[in-house]
Amino acid sequence: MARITLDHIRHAYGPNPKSEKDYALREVDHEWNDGGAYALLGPSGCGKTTLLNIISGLVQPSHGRILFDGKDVTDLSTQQRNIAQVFQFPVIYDTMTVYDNLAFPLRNRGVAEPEVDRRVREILEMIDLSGWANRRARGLTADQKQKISLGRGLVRSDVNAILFDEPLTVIDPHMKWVLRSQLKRLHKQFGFTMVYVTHDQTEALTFADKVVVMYDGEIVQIGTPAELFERPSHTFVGYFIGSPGMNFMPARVEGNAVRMGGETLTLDYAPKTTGATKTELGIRPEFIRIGREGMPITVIKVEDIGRLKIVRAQFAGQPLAIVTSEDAEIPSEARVTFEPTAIGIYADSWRVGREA
Ligand SMILES: Nc1ncnc2c1ncn2[C@@H]1O[C@H](COP(=O)(O)OP(=O)(O)OP(=O)(O)O)[C@@H](O)[C@H]1O
Repeated sequence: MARITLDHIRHAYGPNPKSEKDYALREVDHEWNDGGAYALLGPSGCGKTTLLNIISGLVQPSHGRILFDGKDVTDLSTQQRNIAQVFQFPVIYDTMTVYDNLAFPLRNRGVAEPEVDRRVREILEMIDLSGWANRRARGLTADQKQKISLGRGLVRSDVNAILFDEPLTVIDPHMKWVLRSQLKRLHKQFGFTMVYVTHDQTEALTFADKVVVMYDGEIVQIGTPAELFERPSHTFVGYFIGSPGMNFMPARVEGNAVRMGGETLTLDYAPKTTGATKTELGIRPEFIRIGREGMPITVIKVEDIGRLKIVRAQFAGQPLAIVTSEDAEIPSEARVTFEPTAIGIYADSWRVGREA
């Protein structure tokens, strides 16, 4: 397994990129730990697959270098990089048996038959296809074929990293959950470096130790699920993670005072917003208390979602979502308070710290 260094990577698909918008991937400069499980999360078109393909060697970056354990592999092919990849759709040999499909990557590298047999049987068990070992792959369902693809990605233990590009798209919802848990278990057991592309936050948050959130060709935050929830670095992370997403409201910051419409909040620090063209206050719906104390809101509607309620309201001329317990009382003249430690101030979309 390897530590992966992305050294000032940029990529444009067209020739002669002139401005930032010509780049599918803007500056990416990070180091990913050996044995880490990373999920690349972001909306369609944000550059996830481009970055994954740069790591695997399918795409040559326009600028920058990629290193495995400090060794420059930018000019090496996928095969030379010793990477296993699982794509969105099955990549298997229809005429081979399920067993031979799984054995193929091992036999290809000259692994001895007893070891091939041990690994293949282990993987067959994991993907729940032990009873199908001698069946030809042709005629299996799309779901079963994708499980074989997944198994082929996992069968070798000597790879530098395993890369997954939305591998569970064609798998039915229950099996998705099972396979995701197994991947996690396998990661714990063998310590593979894994990179997993998805646009599904549940998939990313349950699979990864570190989630890499991408937006518009950039990595906007790398963090544990808790860090992304509690301290989003960028407004996009706030919107994208959580349901409903974080509330953001235009705010005017003057020293410790934050003004939103006619309301003023006083923080215990002065946020560093000098020079910003847009400043916002961010607060997650889970950290707003509703009751008779605090700042007035107008309740628009209340959605019952089982053990919780989502209150949709208007606050200082802006929409505000609040999550409360199912039995919380919502007074007719409702007011809100914000949990002070959960408030974030954002300048031009980026979270800011205190004024020096
Ligand atoms: N081969 C290509 N040639 C030209 N432009 C491309 C190519 N592949 C991707 N792009 C563009 O690069 C940008 C990033 O695409 P990429 O596929 O990396 O995003 P993604 O986050 O993986 O999206 P998705 O979830 O839809 O796969 C998009 O604007 C896309 O249109």
